[in-house]
Amino acid sequence: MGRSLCWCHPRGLRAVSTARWIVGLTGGIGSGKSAASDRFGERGAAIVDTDLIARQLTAPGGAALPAIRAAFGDAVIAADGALDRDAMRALVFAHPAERQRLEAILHPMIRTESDRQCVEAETPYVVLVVPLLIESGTYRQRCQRIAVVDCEAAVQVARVMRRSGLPAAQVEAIMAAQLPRADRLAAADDVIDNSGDLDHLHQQVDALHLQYLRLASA
Ligand SMILES: CC(C)(COP(=O)(O)OP(=O)(O)OC[C@H]1O[C@@H](n2cnc3c(N)ncnc32)[C@H](O)[C@@H]1O)[C@@H](O)C(=O)NCCC(=O)NCCS
Ligand SMILES: Nc1ncnc2c1ncn2[C@@H]1O[C@H](COP(=O)(O)OP(=O)(O)OP(=O)(O)O)[C@@H](O)[C@H]1O
Repeated sequence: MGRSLCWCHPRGLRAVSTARWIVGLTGGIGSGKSAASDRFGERGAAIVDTDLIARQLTAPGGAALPAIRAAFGDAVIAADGALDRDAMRALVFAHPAERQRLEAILHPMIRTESDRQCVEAETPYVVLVVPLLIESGTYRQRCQRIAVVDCEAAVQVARVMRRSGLPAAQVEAIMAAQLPRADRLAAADDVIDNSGDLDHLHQQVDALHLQYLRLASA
């Protein structure tokens, strides 16, 4: 990990990381990425969340909206000017080519913004939350470590249905667009088992946090 001294920072002399130590956190839909990253955040890690960045890019006035409107038309824009997420979800998880079209617009913007946030973070390590981390070579290359949040598919479906009110078939269509569980687990340095309650999840995150502090300072 490269470190350099910045002599001209407005707040004076301070150490700046030029290549921050990054844990890539991934998992299928509803596996518990946000629950796990919230806990890493409470322990003091900086969280860079690509789902959140994607939402900001497609909120009213978001930087991705002109390109999305040009590519997909007004039918995917809601009355408040934001992306109509229900319409887009129904479209892209039924039609892989449409999903690729959306990803071609959003992914480069998400990558640029997540890079910026990783560089700006001032914590010993960063948790970079990316649902499609294993699928994407560029995100994998950025990460010193890969942590996978994992639970049975049936638990994922039940939790997303409870949280978002989506029908099981739509959750399953989203899961079909993601890597199979076994492939994700095979790529993991660390597996966070989220089949139990939140206490069980938090205990595992707390142990990993101590491990990542040690690794990042080594
Ligand atoms: C299709 C959209 C509008 C649906 O919005 P919705 O509010 O229902 O979902 P949200 O953005 O909260 O994502 C929830 C989960 O869906 C899954 N998911 C989202 N995008 C994708 C995708 N392109 N491929 C596979 N799974 C995806 C992930 O598990 C993610 O955590 C939205 O997911 C989207 O803009 N996707 C494209 C951007 C993208 O690829 N994001 C992933 C982060 S890089
Ligand atoms: N251990 C748990 N016990 C009970 N509910 C949980 C547990 N972990 C997460 N949940 C709930 O399950 C839902 C999905 O969890 P979360 O949002 O953390 O997953 P995610 O992987 O970030 O989801 P997405 O892929 O949709 O972004 C949420 O409503 C969350 O509160």
